[in-house]
Amino acid sequence: MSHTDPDDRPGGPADLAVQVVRLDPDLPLPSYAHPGDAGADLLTTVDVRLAPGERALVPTGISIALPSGYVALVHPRSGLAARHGLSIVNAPGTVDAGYRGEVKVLLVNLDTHKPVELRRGDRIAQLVLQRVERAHFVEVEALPSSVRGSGGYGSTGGFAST
Ligand SMILES: O=c1ccn([C@H]2C[C@H](O)[C@@H](COP(=O)(O)OP(=O)(O)OP(=O)(O)O)O2)c(=O)[nH]1
Ligand SMILES: [Mg+2]
Repeated sequence: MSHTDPDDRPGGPADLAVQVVRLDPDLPLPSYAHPGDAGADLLTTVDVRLAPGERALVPTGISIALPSGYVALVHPRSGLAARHGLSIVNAPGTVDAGYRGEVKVLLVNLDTHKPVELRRGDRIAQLVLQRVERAHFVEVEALPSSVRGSGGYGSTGGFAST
């Protein structure tokens, strides 16, 4: 496989160094499936069986220290969502830069009929790192006007037929 961007390789200059502790040393670190992927796959350290509609807080076996000014978002994997109805209740989950506990995933089985069976080591979610701004909230009496104004919740229309 050839990569056109030399920066786009694991551990390359495009990657941000993030300290990780493996709480479960028998499982590998999170990793990107391909160069250029935004999400690093997270694994479950335990076997999980979710009945239809059931949810579970699932350990990933890692804790991380993000640089300040970053957040890690826990996103669902689309393949598991499409094939099994597996999603994340609080998607995307927010891992704060100051959090030092174990990263966990609040999985939910949205299928109406079939249970979802996960085995230790399965890739259950993906971690997307982003820079974040923090607000300095400035209270005012009235907001500046805008073209959208307070229109929302379908104010521009819905499907073509509605
Ligand atoms: O999917 C998630 C969401 C959160 N967390 C951890 C990291 C995060 O920094 C912490 C708190 O998350 P959040 O702020 O979303 O939860 P909260 O209900 O507001 O809890 P807290 O009062 O501790 O902030 O829990 C995870 O490991 N996975
Ligand atoms: Mg919170």
